[in-house]
Order: sequence, then structure tokens, then C-alpha cells
Amino acid sequence: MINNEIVLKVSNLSKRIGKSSIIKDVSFELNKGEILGLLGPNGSGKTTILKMLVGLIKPTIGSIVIEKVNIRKDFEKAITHVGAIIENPVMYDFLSGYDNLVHFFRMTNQFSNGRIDEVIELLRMDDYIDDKVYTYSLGMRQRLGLAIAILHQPSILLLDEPTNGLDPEGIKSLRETLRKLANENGVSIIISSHILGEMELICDSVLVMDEGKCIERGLLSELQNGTSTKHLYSFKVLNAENIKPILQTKYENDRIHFQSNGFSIELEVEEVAKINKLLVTAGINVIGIERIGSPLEELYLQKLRGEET
Ligand SMILES: Nc1ncnc2c1ncn2[C@@H]1O[C@H](COP(=O)(O)OP(=O)(O)OP(=O)(O)O)[C@@H](O)[C@H]1O
Repeated sequence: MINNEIVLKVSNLSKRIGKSSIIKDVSFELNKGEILGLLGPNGSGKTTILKMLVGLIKPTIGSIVIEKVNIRKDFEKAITHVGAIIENPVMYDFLSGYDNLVHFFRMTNQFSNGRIDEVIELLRMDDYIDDKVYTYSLGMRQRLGLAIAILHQPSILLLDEPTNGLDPEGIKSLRETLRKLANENGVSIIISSHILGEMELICDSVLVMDEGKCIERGLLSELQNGTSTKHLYSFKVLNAENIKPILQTKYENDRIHFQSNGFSIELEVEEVAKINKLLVTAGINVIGIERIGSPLEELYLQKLRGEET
């Protein structure tokens, strides 16, 4: 559950490399237990933001405050609150998953091995934790990476494109794990991905980047309410060759994209039933009506095109 407590505050963050400005005045806050999707096209600055949050890249201007600690003032203290998987996490292929966890656990300066067992149970890794890592599938490796990242019980977890290369089953189980971490353990998560459908299922809120700038930030539920009321619908019919003259009586030709098994058209939701009735009355068998594109996809594309919602 999202809590009002702010765990991360990013203010006026900018990064210049040489003459190019790759991050431009980005500010946002992250609440306890919130899962934030960091979205944006290739090169928009998502990885750079995540790298700045873990101290891999130094901001040119701006401040990052993690759990009330400014990373410029006390980096070591601030970073204890963060777990991250950015690019390929380091792990030892010729050790078992368990021995990897023991190795990384020692680096956290904690002394009770109970935490390792807790993490194995939380991420449901019992079946393969004693196998050597080189035998792991991508999904298992990714889970081990996640286990290493949360060993020291961070309150903020940063994941750069964690679903890359995972099959649908792997994505689903990652989604469930992240939800559990956020809801039951109060972990706040920032997750970057290109795949909007996945983000829609995982995230509470989104931050959309474009050319180094933040062009949208908000709760998914609120942003989706503000999207355009028109959506693209696809109609599948049995006798498609007869539909043109019927539709042309009510709709301009250039609004309709005809296909061999039907057509698609952008409509207000109330118009969907009207078209269906028009077709059925004219003796056309409508076998399917589907809305194309998710609300997040529509919002994202609108924002990138610079349209107001
Ligand atoms: N060390 C660097 N020197 C110069 N330019 C850089 C450097 N690192 C990143 N950039 C540029 O900064 C921009 C943002 O890169 P970044 O990797 O943060 O984008 P991204 O949104 O994560 O992209 P992708 O989705 O492709 O991973 C890009 O135009 C990139 O070329």
C-alpha cells in the first residue's frame, strides 16, 4: 500500500556530459510502498537517472535525498537504503545460488544467516538455490539478482529493464514478487521498462521521460482518467465485403481503416454500440469488437506527441 511517507526526493536534477545536456531539471518524489514505472523512448535518460540515484553517475546540478539523507552529504548512509539491479548484476556462476547469497550477505556486515533463508523463501527459490548458477535460466538468474539486491533489506529498490528476456511466466512471477515486496514489506520500487502493457500491470504510478526531461508524473489511475475519450476499436465481421456502403452513410471514409475481415475506427465509447447496431440492422454478422492499445499506451503516445490530455 502506498503510504504518505516520502522515501526519495529528487530535486532539479540535471546532467551535462560535454556539451550535451542528457538530464534536464528532473524533480520527483517516491512514497513508501509505491511502485513507480520509469518510461520513455530509447535514450530518454532512464538509465542515467537510475545511475545517479545509486551514485554511479554524479549529477551536474540538483539533489537526491534518500530516507532524509542527502547523498552528497553522506553517500554511505544514504545508499544503505537502496538495492538495485542496473545492467547485468554481478554473480558467481561457479558457485551455487546459496553461496552467492552468503558471499554478498557478508558484504552487508550483517551477522544473522536467517535473512538469507528469509529471502530464499520470499522469492521462492528453494528448488534451485543449491544448484550452480551457470545452470540457471534467465528467470532464475534474475531472481537471484533480485535476492542479492534485497539482502540488506533496502527500503528502495531500483530495477533497470528487469523484464528484458523473461518469458510471460517469468514476468508474471516477477510482478507478483514486486507487489509483495511493496505491499507487505513497504519497499518502494522504481522500475524502468519499454513494455507499457507490463508496466500497467505492475505500477502504481509513472514518470515519463523524453529527451532528458520529465514530461509526465502521476498515479496511473488518475492519469488514465485524463486520457482522450476517443479510442481505437477494431470490428471483426463475417461478410466484410458488404460493410463499406453501410458505414459510409454515417462515417467519413478517411476515419475508417478497412481490412479483409473487418475495419478499425477511432470512436467515443458511446458510438461503439451505435455502429454495432447499424451493422447488425443491415444484416452484417459482427463477431468481435476490441479496443486496441492500453490506456497507458494511449497516454504515453499522447505525451510524446506533446498533446494535452
Ligand atoms: N557517458 C555518456 N556520454 C555521453 N552521452 C551519454 C553517456 N551516457 C549516456 N549518454 C546519452 O544520454 C542519453 C540518455 O541515455 P540513457 O542510457 O540514460 O537512456 P535510456 O532512456 O536509459 O535509454 P535505453 O532505453 O536505450 O536504455 C542518450 O542520448 C545517451 O546517448
